[in-house]
Amino acid sequence: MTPVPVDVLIRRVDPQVPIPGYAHPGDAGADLVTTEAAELAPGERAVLPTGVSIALPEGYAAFVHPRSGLAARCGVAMVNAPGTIDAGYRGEIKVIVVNLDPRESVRFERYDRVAQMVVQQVEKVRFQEVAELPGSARAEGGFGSTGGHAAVDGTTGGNGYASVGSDREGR
Ligand SMILES: O=c1ccn([C@H]2C[C@H](O)[C@@H](COP(=O)(O)OP(=O)(O)OP(=O)(O)O)O2)c(=O)[nH]1
Ligand SMILES: [Mg+2]
Repeated sequence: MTPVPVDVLIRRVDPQVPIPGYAHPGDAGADLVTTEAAELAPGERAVLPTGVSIALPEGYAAFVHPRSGLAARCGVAMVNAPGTIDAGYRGEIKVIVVNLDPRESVRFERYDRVAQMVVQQVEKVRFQEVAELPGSARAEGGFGSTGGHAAVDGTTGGNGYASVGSDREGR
């Protein structure tokens, strides 16, 4: 059964900007465009306006995610991915993009799609301070404690692990 969509109030800061839309019925993200053209040199970042502001219902937040196609084709990432849009935020939604390609510039034209916005329900928690936390299987293990992480310069990858830097040449 198709879930009933949640109504979200939207205001166009730019009167011509298209209302964010889902490309397909099952998509999680509604595409956002930039209302300003921009050219990013390798390593350069920019804060791009999307031309829209929204009023989310209490208990919801929107998360601005990168678009995979831009990442794969051009090396464009979002510096703060995912960007968090609070329910109370009424300002224009902006996207902080960075060109991670080491050689090529990337150019955005006005109304190019730059990111996608996923609206989700979020829990509000109360932090209850305790002297000791309950035990768990993971306990304090983190940051690669289960293995299988990438190898870096001067260390050996292998065993199907990813590797970076000079390690890659020898393989
Ligand atoms: O990619 C983003 C991230 C955030 N925002 C807007 C909506 C959000 O509600 C507000 C604040 O974002 P955040 O809490 O991530 O930034 P902060 O640096 O903690 O600022 P603040 O002190 O205003 O909370 O900025 C955007 O337009 N785009
Ligand atoms: Mg904040």
